[in-house]
Amino acid sequence: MATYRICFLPGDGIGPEIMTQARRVLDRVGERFGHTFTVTEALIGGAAIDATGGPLPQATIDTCLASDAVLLGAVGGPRWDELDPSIRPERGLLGIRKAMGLFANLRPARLFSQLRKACFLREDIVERGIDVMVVRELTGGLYFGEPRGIEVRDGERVGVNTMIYAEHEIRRIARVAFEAARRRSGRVCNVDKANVLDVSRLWREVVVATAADYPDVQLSHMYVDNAAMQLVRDPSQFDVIVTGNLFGDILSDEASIITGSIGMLPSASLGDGGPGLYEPIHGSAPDIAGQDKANPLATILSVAMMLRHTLGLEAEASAIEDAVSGVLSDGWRTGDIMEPGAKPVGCAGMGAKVAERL
Ligand SMILES: NC(=O)c1ccc[n+]([C@@H]2O[C@H](COP(=O)([O-])OP(=O)(O)OC[C@H]3O[C@@H](n4cnc5c(N)ncnc54)[C@H](O)[C@@H]3O)[C@@H](O)[C@H]2O)c1
Ligand SMILES: CC(C)[C@H](C(=O)O)[C@@H](O)C(=O)O
Ligand SMILES: [Mg+2]
Repeated sequence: MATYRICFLPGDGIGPEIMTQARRVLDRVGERFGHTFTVTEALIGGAAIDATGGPLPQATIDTCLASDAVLLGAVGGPRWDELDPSIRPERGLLGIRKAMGLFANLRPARLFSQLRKACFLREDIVERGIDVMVVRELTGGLYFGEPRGIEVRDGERVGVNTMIYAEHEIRRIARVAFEAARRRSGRVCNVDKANVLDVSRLWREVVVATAADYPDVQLSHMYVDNAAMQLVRDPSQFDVIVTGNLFGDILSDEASIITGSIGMLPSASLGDGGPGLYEPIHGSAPDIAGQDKANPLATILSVAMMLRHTLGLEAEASAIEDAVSGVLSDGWRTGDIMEPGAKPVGCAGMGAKVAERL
């Protein structure tokens, strides 16, 4: 019997809808296991811009840092697309990751066996199983490197971003990947572009040096273009993928679709202790926002990751995952994972089914 402080950041688009369902599931877990989850909501993204003029109010950072864990819906949308990038909703998300020191982003892409038909890959490939953990560096690389901006050179405008990684940033994300591999099947594939980029050459060198501390883990390397292709050719060859910020962003969206839908993929963003931030990997899905069509399972599975990784509540996390699995076995499907003969359900209905199962 314990009390946990959770900060909810609903954000924009489908964010508030999926977070309502996450809340329902969290409350049900509390009832069943005798915990109290004290939820405080804070503003981020477009919702924060509308209310305060900026995407990440100081009050939000303070609330997150004072919580045991943070759950985020999604940020962004066409309403704010014309804004300068430095004050867009997405900057709020990057800002909170940086402010909380969340350098490690774990994105597990696992195909629920009930969703085999929702996976577009050949049956014999699906049979081999899909269970990949993308470990994405989250507070460095091209997203944060300086200099950046649009400037005038030789009489015309040039856009500039800088991909930069320091050795300590590479070492610490490599360690997270090797540790994750130890808890899984013991293989890490490092994904970079060392044939072209100097930053990747250093990245690979540091990953190899760090591997010396993990002789029990098998390390391989792949260029990112090949990795993008291999991920859909035969995902069973991968266990843990470790990669930089931009490559990880792209590869995890790709990994999500081989598990049926981007609406299924949760994530954990972790630092050196302190509260973790948990979120679905998808965005605010403006095309379906406010229509009760969004799949809330990625967010609900993010709640499970939050309970497991930050709060140490393993039985509670497994109970959520089992409930999701049970609802899928019962045939309930949101539109993104629909298949012939399945029972259609909306965002709220899916949340209710999972809570009932719990
Ligand atoms: N973590 C985040 O907050 C995050 C992540 C990605 C994109 N974004 C932002 O979201 C906005 C929209 O971006 P986008 O369209 O490129 O990506 P998106 O992930 O929002 O949507 C891509 C496609 O996937 C579908 N989709 C996404 N989540 C779904 C769910 N839970 N259930 C069913 N279908 C789902 C959408 O309907 C859309 O067709 C942009 O402003 C972008 O910057 C935010
Ligand atoms: C919205 C954007 C800043 C974000 C990212 O690129 O990290 C998103 O795509 C994600 O995957 O969480
Ligand atoms: Mg992304």
